[in-house]
Amino acid sequence: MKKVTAAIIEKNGRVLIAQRPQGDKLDLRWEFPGGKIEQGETPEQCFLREIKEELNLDIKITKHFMNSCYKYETGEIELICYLVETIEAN
Ligand SMILES: Nc1nc2c([nH]c(=O)n2[C@H]2C[C@H](O)[C@@H](COP(=O)(O)OP(=O)(O)OP(=O)(O)O)O2)c(=O)[nH]1
Repeated sequence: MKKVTAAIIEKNGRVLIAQRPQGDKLDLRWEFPGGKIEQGETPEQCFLREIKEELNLDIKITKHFMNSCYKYETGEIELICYLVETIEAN
């Protein structure tokens, strides 16, 4: 099963979600920012890397929120979700 990390970034009562690019797998679906764990990475390392790559945001993990499994036709994933805070530049 593919393991994927996802960030729940909440600010002023709103949660950030992102849309997958047109032409990619599962295109135009909405998702929590994150991505799949590469070999040799911990979930936390994957998570910080993906958020920096995708959103150029520095974040701090507040806590693990939940894991959720889902079976697509193309395979099964386990989504590992964290609540996070953004680190604002001074
Ligand atoms: N980041 C994120 N991914 C999600 C969510 N829900 C969900 O089913 N996914 C799935 C979509 C993708 O199959 C996978 C994320 O992997 P990815 O975007 O890093 O890579 P991918 O599987 O599209 O691409 P590939 O390199 O395996 O071909 O997790 C979500 O809320 N956030």
